[in-house]
Amino acid sequence: MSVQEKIKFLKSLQAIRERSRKVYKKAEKNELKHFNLDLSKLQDAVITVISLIKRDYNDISEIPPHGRWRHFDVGGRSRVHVLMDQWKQNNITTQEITRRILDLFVVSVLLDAGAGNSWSYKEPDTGSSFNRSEGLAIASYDMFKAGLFSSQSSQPHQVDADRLININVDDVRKAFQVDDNNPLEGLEGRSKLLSRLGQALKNHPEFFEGKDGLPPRPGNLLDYLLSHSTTTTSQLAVTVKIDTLWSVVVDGLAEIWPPTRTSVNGVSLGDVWPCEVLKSAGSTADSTEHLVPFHKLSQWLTYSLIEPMIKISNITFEGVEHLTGLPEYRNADTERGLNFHNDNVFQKAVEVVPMFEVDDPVVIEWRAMTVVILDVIAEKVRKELELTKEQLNLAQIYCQGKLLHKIQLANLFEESKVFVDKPTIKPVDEVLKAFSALPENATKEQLFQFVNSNFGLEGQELIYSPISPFPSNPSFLDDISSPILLNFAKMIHMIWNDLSREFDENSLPCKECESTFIRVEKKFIIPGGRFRELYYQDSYYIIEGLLVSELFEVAKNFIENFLDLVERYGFVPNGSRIYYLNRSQTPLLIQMVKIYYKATNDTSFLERAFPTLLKEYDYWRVKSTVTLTHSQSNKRYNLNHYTVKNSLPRPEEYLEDYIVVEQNSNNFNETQKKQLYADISTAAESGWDFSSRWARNPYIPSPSPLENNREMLRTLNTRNIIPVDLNSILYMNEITLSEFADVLGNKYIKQVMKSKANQRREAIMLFMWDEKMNLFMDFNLTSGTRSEIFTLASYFPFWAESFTESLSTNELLGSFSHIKSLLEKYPGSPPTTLIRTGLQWDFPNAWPPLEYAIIKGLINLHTKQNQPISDSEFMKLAFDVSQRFVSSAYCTWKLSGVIFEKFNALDTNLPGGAGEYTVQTGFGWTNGVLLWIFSLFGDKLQNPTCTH
Ligand SMILES: OC[C@H]1O[C@H](O[C@H]2O[C@H](CO)[C@@H](O)[C@H](O)[C@H]2O)[C@H](O)[C@@H](O)[C@@H]1O
Repeated sequence: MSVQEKIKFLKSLQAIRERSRKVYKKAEKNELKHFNLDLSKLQDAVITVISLIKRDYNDISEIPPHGRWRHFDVGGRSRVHVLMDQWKQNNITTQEITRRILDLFVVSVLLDAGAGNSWSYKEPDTGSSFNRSEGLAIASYDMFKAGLFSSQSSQPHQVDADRLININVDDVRKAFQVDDNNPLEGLEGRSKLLSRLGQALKNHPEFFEGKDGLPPRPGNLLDYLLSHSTTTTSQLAVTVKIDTLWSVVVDGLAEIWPPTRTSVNGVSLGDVWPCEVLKSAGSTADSTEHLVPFHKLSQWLTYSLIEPMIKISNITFEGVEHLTGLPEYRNADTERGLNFHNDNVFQKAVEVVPMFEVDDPVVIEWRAMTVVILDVIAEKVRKELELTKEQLNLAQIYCQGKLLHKIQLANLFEESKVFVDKPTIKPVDEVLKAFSALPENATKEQLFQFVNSNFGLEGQELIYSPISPFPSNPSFLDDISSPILLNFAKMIHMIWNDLSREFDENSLPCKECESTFIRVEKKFIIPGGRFRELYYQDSYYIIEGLLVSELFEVAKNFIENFLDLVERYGFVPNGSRIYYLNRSQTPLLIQMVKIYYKATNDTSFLERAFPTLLKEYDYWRVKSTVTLTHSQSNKRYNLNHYTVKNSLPRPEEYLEDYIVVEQNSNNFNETQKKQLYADISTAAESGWDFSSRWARNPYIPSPSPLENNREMLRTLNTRNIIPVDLNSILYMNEITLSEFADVLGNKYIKQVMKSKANQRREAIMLFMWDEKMNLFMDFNLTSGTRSEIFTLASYFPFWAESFTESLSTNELLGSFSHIKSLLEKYPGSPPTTLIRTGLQWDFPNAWPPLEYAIIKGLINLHTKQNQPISDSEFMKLAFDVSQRFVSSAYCTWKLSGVIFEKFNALDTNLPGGAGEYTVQTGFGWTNGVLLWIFSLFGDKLQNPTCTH
């Protein structure tokens, strides 16, 4: 290669990746001077990125491009659009608008060097102050708007060479509001840079020349690109090669940069640095093989220029993928599990960052590794997010789009879930073709016919899977003294067989036939009825029962399925159907492993599960953390809320959601509709779908006691509630992870989790304990106060333990006095709330998991108090709640022959009701909680007393 060719290569985009990869190759062989490569946390980084994407965007295509534009939008003002609208009104052509925006972006990017900590800019139009990059952006925007970069009084909105050359330090000082109290780092440097830009524009007429004798402008690069020989124009688009733009940036603006230390043959190369480990044995003084180019600022500028050309002039850029992630070492986030490390360097970096000069060999290796690691992460993220064509087709049928919309609005079946649980009986492509052949205004009959000829039976892809061996006489039965209850308990124990399922490969008539079921490898237990797949929160209570039934292997396989889901998706979906993939549910996986481990002492299972549990923990941390500042101490605390990104009806309740959101007299605008869809799905994520607990107005009456209360649903505010049960469970998860880490000898995680638990405990006490009510309450972000509605969620902190130390016995008894009164007032189990709304997680419904939480909390208090069983008020109450629950389950079963999912507090003979679907039978969590109660109180439980 000639010297000229070497220089050309080192200035090229292609060289950045190529050389950085060479450094990475050395790292893979552990041959770097300053770092070791450790990829053990790579997957964590990938999951963190995916969680952030899912948290902030509905779709990957919504992620805005990297570039300067975002800085101009700070404070929610679209400043670029303000200018463009003004120009459009004055009939300025699209090309000229693009030139002007390019002018602005070029100067603004160049002025964006570190401003220091003391400087800020007060925007005259809004009175808001901004610092750092945003402040510099707004200051340069105002300069541009005021015509300070233009030499033409007739056209102030431009940047031209004649004016730039004459800009002096006072111009910049004034425009940037700099004075002794508001010092800006590098003030003089900035004004010189602008002058050098003016000179560069003049030196390169090939890129920037103005027409008709007008001075050169940065924006004229648009004309250069459009007329370049490599640019192609079709009817649809103008396509510019990225290398063409790159040469404008790198060659056209070369002289604006101060000469760098790295030069070849007297040519200064810019952001290019020597890296010792790339030197070969035979290297000579003029070798260039060890030079690593980064060109960070040029890439930042290029990213920034592409965006307006795409958006305003509809230009397509070919080869954008050759640009890299920006090689700054701060892009390698050490806390999230950076993949290469050197403890000494990190110590140095954390304590004294400025000790590293930009040419420090540590920084050069670090930046090169950053370029490649970002690529590695990006590829993995893309793979995990990328939907195959088949998946996209499947989503079109079952998750969103015209087909789903038409079928669900036609109301063909008794409820929306039936359709989305029907597998196709033809290849998915054919189903879509058959649908497009239907007339636009297809009748209900035609749609029904279409479904019948293309889809099978709901749940057809799953089969019964009997459990073998099945213990016929688990030991808990020995302790049950009431003969009636003994028979009842035996019957419940046997139901596990009826609820056991697996995926059947051969259930569908063709290889390309598909269903919404997310395949899991092992057997699983379903709740029952319409819930024919795995459900996240239900499974915890089911596992409690399986363990009592001594079905340890079944419990283990069941948990393995959940671990696999976390491996695959980074989280546990609400249920194992693709339409549940946009949300999770109450995070009880860590507790499932805890009770399994407690029952079996299976340490090797714990070892296998532990990293996956950390991943799941991290999913919640990243996705749903909210930081609250305590008004008195000004201290900041992290708590969590449920939150789902969604702007469409839930496929399994499509018609219901559609009616709530679209068919009402509220005249919701598009944004309000989207918000409501998100709050609806968020309520489903909470497991309390639906409840007055999440409503802005919890007292809207239902049209009839059994009807879904749509008016109340229209006031959902779910994402703004910090739920006390969720935070109690996360607290338990932190404690449990710390205990697991202890068992596995991981001191670091043991400590980290302990301290996270401590801070959450403090936050729950501060924000949720209500002295007046003597209860832990949800915290409402909208009002900034605790919720005032009584719900059984208040008892989860007692399940989570450890709050006892902060509360007096009187306070604890005060909390549970509410439960005592409910038992006195109603014949059945304590109801979910005291408001009758027509929603299923409200009065008078009594749900098994909530009764479990009360009993568990009381037993914990009893154990902590260390009293003999007969003396404990808490234990007595735990027994009473247990007896009530057993009575309701028994009495309803006696009358109907089935086990229900929820019960009626007003009548032990009645199941629960209301809500958007009819009460279901089976039922997983009822059986689980019943068996668990039998194992605790079998010898004391009395024959049930039924209401009539
Ligand atoms: O189809 C409506 C909703 O059904 C599920 O929620 C209800 O059943 C679950 C399974 O027993 C239970 O975990 C949840 O607490 C119930 O409210 C489902 O989880 C929802 O996502 C779904 O939209």
